[in-house]
Formats: sequence, C-alpha cells, structure tokens
Amino acid sequence: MASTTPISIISLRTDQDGPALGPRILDAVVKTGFFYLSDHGITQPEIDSLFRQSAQFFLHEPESERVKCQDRPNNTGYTSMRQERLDPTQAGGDLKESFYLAGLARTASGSSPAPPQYQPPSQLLPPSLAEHESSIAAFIEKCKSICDTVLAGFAEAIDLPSRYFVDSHHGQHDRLRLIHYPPAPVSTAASASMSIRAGSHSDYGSCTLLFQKDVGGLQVETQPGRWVDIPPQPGCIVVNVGDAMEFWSAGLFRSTQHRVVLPRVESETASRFSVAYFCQPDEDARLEALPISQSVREKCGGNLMDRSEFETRCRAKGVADVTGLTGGQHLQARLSAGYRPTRS
Ligand SMILES: O=C(O)CCC(=O)C(=O)O
Ligand SMILES: [Fe+2]
Repeated sequence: MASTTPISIISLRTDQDGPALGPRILDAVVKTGFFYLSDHGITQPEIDSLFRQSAQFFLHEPESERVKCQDRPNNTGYTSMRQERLDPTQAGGDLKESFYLAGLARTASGSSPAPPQYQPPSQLLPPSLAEHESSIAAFIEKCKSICDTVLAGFAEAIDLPSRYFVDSHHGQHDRLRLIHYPPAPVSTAASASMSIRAGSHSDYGSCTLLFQKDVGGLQVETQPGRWVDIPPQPGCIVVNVGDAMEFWSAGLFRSTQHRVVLPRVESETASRFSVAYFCQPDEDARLEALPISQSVREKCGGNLMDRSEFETRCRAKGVADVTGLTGGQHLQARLSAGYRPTRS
C-alpha cells in the first residue's frame, strides 16, 4: 500500500504487533519530514462536521463578524484574503483566508484548564463557530492527544524516554487553523507566477497535523526544486515535522518546505478547505540541539544533515544561538525571519 503513495502511511492501531511508533517513523521524518497517519482515532463524521462548520463560517458568516474576531497579538481569530504571504519572494499575498483557534478547553474558563502558566489565550468566536464551541474544543483535545503520541514517537526514534518532548508541550501556543482557499480558475503560466494558494514555507512548531478535504494542491519539496503532490488520502491525516523539532533533533528530523498551488485541473477550481493543527513547544521549554547517538546515526544511513548545513538553516530561520533557546524565543525568531532556503 505504502509504495503507491508519495509518503509512507503509518498506522496508530494499538492492536498492531511489531515495533513501537518511533522506529516506524524514523525513516519518514529523516527523509521528507512528512507521513500519512492512519487509525488516528478521530472519526470521519467528526472531521466532516468540522469541515461543515468551517464552510458555514467562511461562506456565510458576515464580514463584520469575521473582522471582530481578529486578534493578531495572540495569534488567534480571522486572517483575511492575501493578508498572509508565506513565501516572502512571492509577488502577492496567499489566496486564502483562515481562522485560528487556541485550546478552548485549556483556558481558565474551559472544561479542563491547563496549569495557569500554560493556559492558552482566551478566544473570540463568531456566532457560527460559538454555536459549536464544545465540539470544536473536543476536536482540539483529540489533535493534542495525537500530537502527544507523535512527540513520544519522535523521542523513541532517537532513543530518548517517551515523555522527553511531551513534557514541554502543554498546548499553550498550539493552534487549530481552519483554512479556506476560494474558487479560482485553472492557472496559466502568468497567473501561477503572480499568485499561489499558500506560498512555500516550513511550519514553525514541533509537528503539524493536516486534514485535507477533497481538493488537492498540497506539494512538498522532497529535493531542491522537486515538488511532489501529497493528495488527500482517505482516512489519513498528513503529519509533518516543524522547525522547532528540526532544531531540537539537531537537524536529524526535516522540517520541509511545502506549498499549496493554484488549480491545475477543473476539479481543483472549487473552494479548497483544509484544517491544520500546529503543535508548539511551551513558552518556557528548553530547546537544545540534542546529541544524536552513534546507533541512531547508523540507522539513518547517509541522511544526516552535517553541522554546517544545520547552522546555516538555523541562521536563515532567525536562530542566532544554535546551542539553545526557549520555545518562546524560537517562535519569536521564526516569526521575525522571512525564510526561503537557498537552492543548490
Ligand atoms: O492547506 C494546506 O493543505 C496546507 C496549509 C499549510 O501548510 C499551513 O497552513 O501551514
Ligand atoms: Fe504548513
């Protein structure tokens, strides 16, 4: 099955015999930093219902209600069309709009508040989403729990105790992002050079879960200049490594550039909906480029980033001190650096 997909499919089925998650994801996170995750525990009806709520918001919520919910300092709420430009070398802003949600259940007034120092900010909700607050809060908690499993896999993959990363992730900076790419015509060479649905970028955090509805367009740069389609795969979430985890793993795990291209065929011209869950380290998490043991190095064959490539990538992403920093400092460094890797 895995050989017919561009990235491997990894199952979270608990009754499966065989190795734990760590050894099974090592190859994927070292080579592309992307894999499909199946049997993850979120049901299709739960995903469908979030996509319905997202469509209701983007297609029917009045503009006046959307803009009331913008909260840039807390990185929550609505971002409008072309407001974001993920690739600073791209001519115009991205052809998308989005809504960022913090961990609703973990705030002081939520159903399971986090310890005070790790509580996410409170969230402004427009009427169409406020109506579904408890199911959205539950969806966010399920994503968080999948991320904890993935984080445990990351630790096991490099021979660390399972909780090594989990203990620095209380969901404080995590965000669930509803994304809408409006309908667009099939692109021409001219339109593709002017705009894009989501410009080339790498994600900032530890890992991202991505739910794609039915319209394709997501691509990953597996080698410099070589873009591979990652189409929606029934029953699967796309999981990818983010910059914080690339840093933490001393460049062993790859935080790879990806993008969403304009429609190439008629079937991609409709609205495209996706949902991303960005898992971030805590503000006070200590990130340090961890030593990678000889036995892990051997398992990874020739796929290790050497020290000078690691340091170059860190600096390009705004990280001046490659020995260590906090989760909060990493996020700030990443937010203030416009990053586009040099092509070799
Ligand atoms: O919408 C997608 O499929 C990808 C979105 C993405 O990569 C992001 O928001 O970081
Ligand atoms: Fe992304």
